[in-house]
Amino acid sequence: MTESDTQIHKGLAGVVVDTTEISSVDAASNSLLYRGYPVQQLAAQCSFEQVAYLLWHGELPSANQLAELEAAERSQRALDDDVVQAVLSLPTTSHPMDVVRTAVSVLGAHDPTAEDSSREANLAKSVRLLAQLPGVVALDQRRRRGQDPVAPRDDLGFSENFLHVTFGEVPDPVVVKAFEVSMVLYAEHSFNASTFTARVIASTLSDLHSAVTGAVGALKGPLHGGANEAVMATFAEIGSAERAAVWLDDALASKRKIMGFGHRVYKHGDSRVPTMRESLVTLVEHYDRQDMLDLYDALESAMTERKNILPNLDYPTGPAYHLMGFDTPTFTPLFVASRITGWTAHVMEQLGANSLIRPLSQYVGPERRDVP
Ligand SMILES: CC(=O)SCCNC(=O)CCNC(=O)[C@H](O)C(C)(C)COP(=O)(O)OP(=O)(O)OC[C@H]1O[C@@H](n2cnc3c(N)ncnc32)[C@H](O)[C@@H]1OP(=O)(O)O
Ligand SMILES: O=C([O-])CC(=O)C(=O)O
Repeated sequence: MTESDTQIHKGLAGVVVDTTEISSVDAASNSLLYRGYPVQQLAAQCSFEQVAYLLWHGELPSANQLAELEAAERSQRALDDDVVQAVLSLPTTSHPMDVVRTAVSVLGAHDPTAEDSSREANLAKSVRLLAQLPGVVALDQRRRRGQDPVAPRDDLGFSENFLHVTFGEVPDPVVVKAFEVSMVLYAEHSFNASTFTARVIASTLSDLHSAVTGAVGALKGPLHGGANEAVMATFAEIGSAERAAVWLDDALASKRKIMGFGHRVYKHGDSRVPTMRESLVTLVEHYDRQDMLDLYDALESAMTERKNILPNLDYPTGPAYHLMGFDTPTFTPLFVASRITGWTAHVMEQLGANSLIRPLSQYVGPERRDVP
C-alpha cells in the first residue's frame, strides 16, 4: 500500500466524495448557487416555496407547478393528534431540537408510505414534512410559554403562516421578508455535516424519515446549525458593543470557539452573510434596536482584527430571529424547517445513483493478542 493510500483525511476535510447537481459552494469566488442560480437572486426575487420546488425538481416552477406545490403544502399543515400528543409528552427541559427530531420520527412511524422510497413517494413525503415542521416548531415554543396552539391558515404563504402559528398574528411585511430570506439562505449547502448524514443514512436504503431524523441530530451541534442559538448566548454574555473587544480577548485567551464565525469551506467569508445582514438591518430599523447592530458589528470587527475569521450565516440569523421574537433555543429548529428542502433533495439524489457510503479507517489499537 502506498503512502497516499493510507493518508488520513481527518474530518473528511478537502475530500470530494460524490457529485451533486443541487448546489455549488465555491469558496474561491465566494458564491453559492442552487441549481445554477445565485442564492442572492433567489432571496431577492423568489418565494421559499419556489426555492423548495427548484431544489427538488431542478428548475424553477411554472405558475401552475407553483400553485400545485402551494396547494399541497397548505393542505397538509395541520398536525395530526398523535404528533401533537408526542410533542406535548416531552419534558420542557428537553431541547427544542430533540422535540423536532422526535416529531420527525413520529411522523415517519405514522406515514403509510414510509417504506416506499420511490422518487414519487419521497417527493410527497418531503412536501408533507415541509408543511408540518412549522406547526411542530410553533407548538413547542408556544407550550413552553404556556400558550395554546394556533391553527394554520391556508390563505397564507409558508413564511407568513409560520409566523402566524408561532405568534398568533402575521407581523409587518418587513419581518415576513426577513424571515423568508433566512429560509431561502438556509435551504441548501452541498455536503455539510447534516446533509452528509442524511446521505449516509439514505445510502443504506433506509427510509427518508430516518435520514431526516439523523440529519436533525447532526444539525443540533454548535459547530453546525446550533451556532445560531449560541450566537445569541454570546450576545447576551457580552451585553453591549463597548464590551465586545474585551470580551473577545478574554474568550480567545481561554481558547473558546467564537460561535457564528469560521467555516469549513468558506475561508474568505460566507457568501450568504451580506444578504442576511441586510435583512437584519431592516429588522433593526423596524424594531428600533440599533444597539443590536452595534454589538453585531463590534464583535465582527474585533474578530476580523484579532483572527481574520469571518462570520458565517448563523451570525446574522441569531440576532434576526431574536428581534422577530423567537426564543433562543427555537433558532436551530427554524434552520431545520428550511433545510428540510435541501436534505430531502439530497436523499433523492443519493437514491438516484446509490452507492453505500462506507469509508475506511486506519487501525491504531493494540496488536493482535490472545484472550488470557
Ligand atoms: C451554518 C453552519 O453550520 S456554519 C458553521 C457554524 N459553526 C460555528 O459557527 C461554530 C464556530 N466555528 C467553528 O468551530 C469552526 O470555524 C468550524 C467548525 C465551523 C470550521 O472548522 P474547521 O474548518 O475545522 O476549521 P478549524 O477548526 O480547523 O479552524 C482553523 C483555525 O481557526 C480557528 N477557528 C476557527 N473557527 C473559530 C472560531 N469560531 N473561533 C475561534 N477560533 C476559530 C481554530 O481554532 C483553528 O485554529 P488553530 O489552527 O490555531 O488550531
Ligand atoms: O456547509 C457547511 O459546512 C455548513 C453550512 O454553512 C451549512 O450547512 O449551511
